[in-house]
Amino acid sequence: MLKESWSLVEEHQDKVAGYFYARMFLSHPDLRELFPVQMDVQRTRLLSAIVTAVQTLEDPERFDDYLRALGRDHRKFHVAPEHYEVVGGSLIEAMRAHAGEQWCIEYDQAWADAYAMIAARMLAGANADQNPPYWYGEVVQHERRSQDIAVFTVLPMQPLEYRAGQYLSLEATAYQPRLWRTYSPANAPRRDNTLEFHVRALGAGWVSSVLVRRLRVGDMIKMAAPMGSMTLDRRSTRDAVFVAGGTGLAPIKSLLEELTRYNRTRWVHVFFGARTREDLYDLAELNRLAARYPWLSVVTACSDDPTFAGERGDISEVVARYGPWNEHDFFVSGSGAMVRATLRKLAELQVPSVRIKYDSFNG
Ligand SMILES: NC(=O)C1=CN([C@@H]2O[C@H](COP(=O)(O)OP(=O)(O)OC[C@H]3O[C@@H](n4cnc5c(N)ncnc54)[C@H](O)[C@@H]3O)[C@@H](O)[C@H]2O)C=CC1
Repeated sequence: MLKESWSLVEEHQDKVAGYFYARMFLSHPDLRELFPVQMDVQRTRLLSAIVTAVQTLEDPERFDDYLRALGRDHRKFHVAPEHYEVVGGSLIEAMRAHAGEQWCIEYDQAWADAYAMIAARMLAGANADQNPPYWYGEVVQHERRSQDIAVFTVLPMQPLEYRAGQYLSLEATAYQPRLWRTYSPANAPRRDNTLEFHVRALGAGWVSSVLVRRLRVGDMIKMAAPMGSMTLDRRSTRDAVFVAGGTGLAPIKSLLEELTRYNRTRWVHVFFGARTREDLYDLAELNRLAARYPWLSVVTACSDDPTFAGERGDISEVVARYGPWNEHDFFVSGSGAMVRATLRKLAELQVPSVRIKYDSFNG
């Protein structure tokens, strides 16, 4: 029913989104302050996130951990319990207003029930959270590694606990308040609590562009609750393969750093792909690790650099040239397209999906 009813309005998504926000801000003007000044990118984001969640999380039980973490993460928006209801109500009204005569009362009920289940789990996660809604951190180092890529280090004002391989969202508070984007720390938790981030600027006006081009040492940023399940299972004795595309290397570096602290027995292969040589922004560091740890090997590839001396082609293809891989644990990180291509390739190679971990952001 959820899918059937959504198909009635899908074509007019933009209008539904417009109506949804107008409805929400009219009935609760105070909610406007929780959203970014510029609503253009935001406009379809919240709506499509909720719709995807409601439609794909058919079994919210199964997504309990994820939804709880999402609820914790939403504390950064200053979302209060009563806001959940307003959002759910506005969403259903917006759909009903654009669906035409085929909309029926059963659809209302199906959306209300599914949304209520998700909201309840998010709220439970938020309520159980003892941490602050977000952490302030000071930028203590900022280095441009290429035209578009920066590596910077942040010192949180209070300790921020996370696991290697997880991600969290950042707000460049002084430049773009209330705009949050997710990045993975590129280091395992450290004693001095600092976190390193790898960011590629996508285009003017984007958070990534501010983080690369404007952020300076001494700036304060905000960070929210860590999320994601691409973490190491210390009990696994299998050799591991890490596949990274571009700055998707960040969580892979973090996992590698964790392994350097205890691994003696597992062979670890890193496949690091980028478009051009210049985009292999962290190669020196990877090579340093490979020289120091005999269990580690690194293969690099460029997809758009015909004179590159290493492997050439998409990183998903390059992985397949090596192997066999059917006894390995896999960790895949990069753009949505790169992750999807790699998962397809691994399925062809008959790597069981339970041995593959990934968290893909759209990018
Ligand atoms: N910065 C971070 O903390 C993290 C970033 N990510 C994601 O990683 C991505 C990194 O982007 P960029 O640095 O711009 O890397 P990029 O898009 O330039 O990626 C280059 C690599 O990905 C491969 N690739 C790209 N499209 C592909 C496709 N359709 N099929 C197969 N392989 C493909 C290329 O062959 C190359 O090896 C972003 O989408 C980002 O959201 C993921 C996790 C953490």
